Amino acid sequence: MLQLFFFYFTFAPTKESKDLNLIIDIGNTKAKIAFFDGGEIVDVVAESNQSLGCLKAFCSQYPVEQGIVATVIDLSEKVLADLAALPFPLLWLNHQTPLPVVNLYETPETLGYDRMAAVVGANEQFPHRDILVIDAGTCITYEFIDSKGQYHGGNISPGMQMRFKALHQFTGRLPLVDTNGRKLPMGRDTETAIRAGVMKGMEYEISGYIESMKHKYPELLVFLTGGDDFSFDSSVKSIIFADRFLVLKGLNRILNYNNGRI
Ligand SMILES: Nc1ncnc2c1ncn2[C@@H]1O[C@H](COP(=O)(O)OP(=O)(O)O)[C@@H](O)[C@H]1O
Ligand SMILES: CC(C)(COP(=O)(O)O)[C@@H](O)C(=O)NCCC(=O)O
Ligand SMILES: [K+]
Repeated sequence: MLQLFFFYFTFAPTKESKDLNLIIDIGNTKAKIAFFDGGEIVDVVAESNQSLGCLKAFCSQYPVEQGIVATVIDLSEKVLADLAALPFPLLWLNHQTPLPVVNLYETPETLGYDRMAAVVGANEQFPHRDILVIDAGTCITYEFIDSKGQYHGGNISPGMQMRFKALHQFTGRLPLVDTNGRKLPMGRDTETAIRAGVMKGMEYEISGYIESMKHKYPELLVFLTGGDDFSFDSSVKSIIFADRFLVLKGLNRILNYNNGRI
């Protein structure tokens, strides 16, 4: 079983004198807010993407030098005002932001910034490798970056909660099921049929991408990030790096890459 646990932690900054980077990743389900000291994550929290409620209190705990915001949703006036009031420079990631990788997406202006950040985070860890990055959040996104640091694009499919909700919403008889409960390889009642259908479907989808990309790029590495948990066969599991913080790490790298340009 490969499990990605959703735990968030706190530990003291290593060097008290050094100011930190504030990293904000606003997704369709959750906002993730983190502090980085150099390349190291110091503290991270998941917040409502509608309010970023803890932002001010969280920021008052650390000396912050600069920040970056990447959002895939439109923000409320309140959140925009709270961000504008932060007492340090803030880089808003957009399609014109200089990046440490080459972006071959044909419509960079419509690309989700979380997707680009995940790729930048993976490429930082293995700059000369072909990498498939899978982000299982509200949606599941599949990204490919090659060993020359060129991002080729990728695919978007529905995430786990979206699949459960869709089966309920677009039918007359299917209940809203979630991941908690009896898990069978093949369902024996409506509930187990839906649970296995959604969860096995995602696992087969992810495994299928890995196998077909691995066929084309034999040296392929795979990163898995995002909020959802999965289990895989050991053959697939052995080549997956699970990194809960890949998007945040990528945003931190983009911020450092643009140091002085904000
Ligand atoms: N605090 C949490 N505890 C457990 N699971 C969570 C938590 N927050 C999010 N998740 C799970 O992660 C998914 C969203 O993850 P995330 O990667 O943050 O999405 P997004 O980037 O689209 O906002 C949800 O579908 C949910 O299943
Ligand atoms: C695909 C996404 C909805 C994924 O969002 P998430 O699951 O991380 O909340 C987001 O990256 C997005 O809105 N992208 C815009 C379309 C594109 O990337 O081409
Ligand atoms: K995603």
